[in-house]
Amino acid sequence: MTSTLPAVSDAATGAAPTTATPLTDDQLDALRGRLGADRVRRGVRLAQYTSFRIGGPADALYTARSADELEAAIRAARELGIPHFLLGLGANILVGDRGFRGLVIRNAARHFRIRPEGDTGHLWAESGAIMQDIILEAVERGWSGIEHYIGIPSTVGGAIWQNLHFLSPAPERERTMFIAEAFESCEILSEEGERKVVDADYVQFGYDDTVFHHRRDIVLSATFRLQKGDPDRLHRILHENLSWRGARHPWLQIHPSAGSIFKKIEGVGAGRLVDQAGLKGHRHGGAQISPMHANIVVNRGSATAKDVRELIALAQRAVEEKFGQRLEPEIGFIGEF
Ligand SMILES: NC(=O)C1=CN([C@@H]2O[C@H](COP(=O)(O)OP(=O)(O)OC[C@H]3O[C@@H](n4cnc5c(N)ncnc54)[C@H](OP(=O)(O)O)[C@@H]3O)[C@@H](O)[C@H]2O)C=CC1
Ligand SMILES: C=C(O[C@H]1[C@H](O)[C@@H](CO)O[C@H](OP(=O)(O)OP(=O)(O)OC[C@H]2O[C@@H](n3ccc(=O)[nH]c3=O)[C@H](O)[C@@H]2O)[C@@H]1NC(C)=O)C(=O)O
Repeated sequence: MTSTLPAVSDAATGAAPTTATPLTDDQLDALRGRLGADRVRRGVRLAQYTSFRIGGPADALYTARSADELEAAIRAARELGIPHFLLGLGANILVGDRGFRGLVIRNAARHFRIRPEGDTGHLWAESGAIMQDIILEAVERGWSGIEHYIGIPSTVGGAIWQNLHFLSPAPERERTMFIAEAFESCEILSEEGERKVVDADYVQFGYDDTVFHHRRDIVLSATFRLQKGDPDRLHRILHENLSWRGARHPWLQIHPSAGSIFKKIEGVGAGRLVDQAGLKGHRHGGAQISPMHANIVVNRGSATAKDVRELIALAQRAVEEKFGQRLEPEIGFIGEF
């Protein structure tokens, strides 16, 4: 199926207005003075850094390779008054075709280590560490607590920001497990510019929600509390969870996406509503409602951000007309569309 549609308004999907001011040469020079002349790159296409493989150029891009570099970059942008965006694995965002006006800070601060203390393992990781990397290392060393989240693309920072979750182990799968359950503390750069360690009370973990949705704090690193686990059981959970996802969700390597496109509707299922509206497999330009899961929009190779936004609006309209339910996008809309 294909469709042709007029452009949607920003109000339809919650995307930011498209009137930002480009970075000036003086601002670029100032950033280079603070972060290194060869470290701040101009006009880098963001598609390569998102799981959707969509997105225009950033005026400037800086890759932070440690928590200290991340702190320095955020401080520089704040002090110079330059609009900035912190990019994790780009797994939960749609970047506009015209890219981002300002500085994109790509979080590649990936150091981590595990400190054993009796039957407890304290896993400390910088916020750009990739969840899959720390999960595999923990399992390899017989530590349990984060194995449930295998297969979900995310940095540690993104995982805390959203309170990463997945179903409890098979066969019961009786409840949703949250990264909050393994969380010990995290170090942040606060909105006010203070670097400090905070606990779970500060983070206020909810469903798809933490304090970081409401305050401009940045997670620099996090510590998770792990327990000794039976290696065979840990490996079984990895295999079962990867199989569960593989059977239900399109594979990112083949069909790039940003995971669920609409927020959960408790007891109903956003995916079910889009499915029952008859849109499974529906194509709009290079974007498609996945034939495997109707709450996932996939890039069939040539999708633009415009295609995706129009498809989102089409699904919202169809579900509203048929079921009277308003679907809210789960993903963030970044930059100019
Ligand atoms: N359950 C699933 O199957 C899937 C889940 N996901 C979710 O998507 C997210 C992907 O993470 P990732 O690719 O790393 O993030 P992204 O690069 O997609 O960034 C998403 C948001 O995370 C926030 N963020 C990222 N890093 C930090 C940090 N260090 N400190 C504070 N906020 C941060 C930013 O919020 P802000 O702009 O407010 O600063 C940003 O807008 C995870 O939360 C994951 O749970 C994604 C795909 C599938
Ligand atoms: C993929 C993501 O998270 C996933 C997470 O991996 C899994 C496992 O915990 O549970 C949620 O999926 P989900 O498939 O249960 O969510 P929905 O899209 O709301 O679907 C609910 C239900 O609708 C039904 N459904 C789904 C798709 C479809 O095409 N047809 C259909 O009938 C299924 O029975 C499904 O179980 C998360 N999605 C949301 C929106 O909460 C993500 O956040 O990007």
